Amino acid sequence: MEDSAQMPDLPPPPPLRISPQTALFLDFDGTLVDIADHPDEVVVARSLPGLIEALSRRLEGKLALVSGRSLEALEAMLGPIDVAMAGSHGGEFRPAGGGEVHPLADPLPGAVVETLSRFAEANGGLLVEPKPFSVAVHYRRHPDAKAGLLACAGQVAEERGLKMKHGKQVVELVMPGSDKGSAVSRFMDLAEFAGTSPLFVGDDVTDEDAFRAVSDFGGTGVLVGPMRKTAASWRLPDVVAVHDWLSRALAEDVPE
Ligand SMILES: O=P(O)(O)OC[C@H]1O[C@H](O[C@H]2O[C@H](CO)[C@@H](O)[C@H](O)[C@H]2O)[C@H](O)[C@@H](O)[C@@H]1O
Repeated sequence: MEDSAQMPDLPPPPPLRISPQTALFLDFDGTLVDIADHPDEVVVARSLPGLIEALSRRLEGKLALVSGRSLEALEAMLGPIDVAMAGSHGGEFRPAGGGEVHPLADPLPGAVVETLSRFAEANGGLLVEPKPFSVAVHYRRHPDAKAGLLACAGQVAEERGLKMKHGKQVVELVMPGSDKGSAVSRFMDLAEFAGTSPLFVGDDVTDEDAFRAVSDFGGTGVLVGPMRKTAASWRLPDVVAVHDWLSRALAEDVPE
């Protein structure tokens, strides 16, 4: 991995402008909520669901959450908010306006979860998080299991033709074709997103597919967290800075 100390830093993004050309894609963990030890322990700021909904309204629906979590988990965290969302790393997709959930991939075979669960159990009880179109195995509480987990998941991925993603202390297997870049492209096909210049805000390496996708549509990525090799062009240091940047857009955009 490249040494981030050698890398020139990225500037902060300019103020977010609410305009007919703005589309906004937001990652969840590490971007809108701080990373916690366990996926169920993240603290959702009381103001967050309202902030997301207000921005979506001002952007006339041109806002989507694009997460590695399942849509069900996102809704459990945020409550019943009416915004577009893609979950399971782009395996499932739901437009705003009470739209139905559309699968963008085939469901993950149950045998994959079983194999990884056996590994998890034999290695101190790693947390296994099955989702409709992917499965995550967390080693945050068992860092010594990382190498074995990567080997086991890599073998299953090869045998089954799955994609392996290595996020923050987590190894995930996803159905082929589902990544955050395809989720962004799927949203950009919708009439309300057409002709916009999309922004994607995310922290993890799994967000890099989305940074590349928005740039293909003439947009830009905002990396959240410390500097690293990235396809994003701007950087915000942390979750608090993301909330400030988003809130300022609402405060400065006073509808006539
Ligand atoms: O795409 P995201 O919305 O950023 O989701 C990525 C994964 O986030 C969750 O795991 C991560 O956050 C947990 C809570 O802070 C943390 O304990 C874990 O170590 C992180 O990897 C989620 O559990 C996964 O399903 C998502 O894919």
